[in-house]
Amino acid sequence: MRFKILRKDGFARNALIETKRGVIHTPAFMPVGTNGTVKAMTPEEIREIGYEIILSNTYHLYLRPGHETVKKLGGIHKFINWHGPILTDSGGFQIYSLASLRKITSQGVEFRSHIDGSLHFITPEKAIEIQLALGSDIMMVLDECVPYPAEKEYVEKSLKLTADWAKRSKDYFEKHRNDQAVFGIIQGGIYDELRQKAVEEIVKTGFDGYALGGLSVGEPKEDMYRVIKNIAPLMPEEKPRYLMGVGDLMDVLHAVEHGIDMFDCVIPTRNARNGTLFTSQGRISIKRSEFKEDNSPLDPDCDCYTCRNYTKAFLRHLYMCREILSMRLNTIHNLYFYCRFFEKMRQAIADGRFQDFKKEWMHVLEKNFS
Ligand SMILES: CC(C)(C)OC(=O)NCc1c[nH]c2nc(N)[nH]c(=O)c12
Ligand SMILES: [Zn+2]
Repeated sequence: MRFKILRKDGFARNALIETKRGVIHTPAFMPVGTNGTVKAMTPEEIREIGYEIILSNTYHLYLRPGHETVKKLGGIHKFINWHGPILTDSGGFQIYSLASLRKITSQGVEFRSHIDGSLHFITPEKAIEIQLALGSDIMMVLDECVPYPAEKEYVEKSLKLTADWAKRSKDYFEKHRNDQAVFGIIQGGIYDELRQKAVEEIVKTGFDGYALGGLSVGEPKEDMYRVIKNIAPLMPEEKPRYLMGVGDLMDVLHAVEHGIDMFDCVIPTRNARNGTLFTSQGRISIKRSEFKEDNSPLDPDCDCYTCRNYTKAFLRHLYMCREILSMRLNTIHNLYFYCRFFEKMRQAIADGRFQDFKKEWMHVLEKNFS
């Protein structure tokens, strides 16, 4: 994997991540395709909207259909019919949030599947073995995603484990190295000095990119913003910086301003399915009765398939009927909105006017159209 910085505007930067399956223009957003699908979308639609990389989850694919099965069937790209870059998350977060967690030992994590209750044990090595079998382009080490709130001493102990696991994940990868990339994950809760130590530890092991984990887990916004502001610039400048699980476009603006390159979040897809749509006039809840006879497009400034062909009244009708088409049309629009936002943000950085872009969008994004 190669990472080339094209333009800087303060700490914000445009860059290219070159993988064997294609180039990613950063700052980049990765739609979440947990079970190998970005819910309600075909891979062609995702590509057509303009996305270059999607995220999938090791935890889910390991449990179902199984990483050996995916490998036997030709690997994840063939299996899900997405031939661009795929980043797989290691399961660190999913095990804590989905599985009925049994216990964390220094060896690894024992847990019961949220699907059938079967017992599993994942080690840092196993997490990489699974991702190697899947054939993802960017792999994540196994980390302990520290919940919020967490006492400082708990976080400190957890950091030692996460640093040890990062080393074990990397050592295992070095023994089975191929052209896949592997990213380290920096935890440390809301404690800046612990985060700083984590950066030093993880960078010492050495990775193709570095992620900030354990944020947007319920901590106050100002803590998340402070950690991003203080820690992102300490992460190696010449490698991709990935803020996991984020996010809300106001948070994205703050993170890009401090040098973050990659994002993943379920907001555009999950909110679409719940009828919350992002428009240039602010957020819209399509189920509101005021749209019952509204013959106007969802967003007059949007030229996505949904906005070109349907009215708010019909989108509301589909939502009220819980029609499958409602999920599809809403998802198309929200993903299109996110993709255009990132395109405009990259253009603003290229033109050296990121601060103007941020100011211009901050008041749009905090506005609720209704
Ligand atoms: C609650 C939400 C999902 C919004 O954010 C987070 O949990 N953010 C943290 C996060 C997301 N994905 C991760 N993967 C891994 N390996 N580790 C992590 O800490 C995280
Ligand atoms: Zn649209």
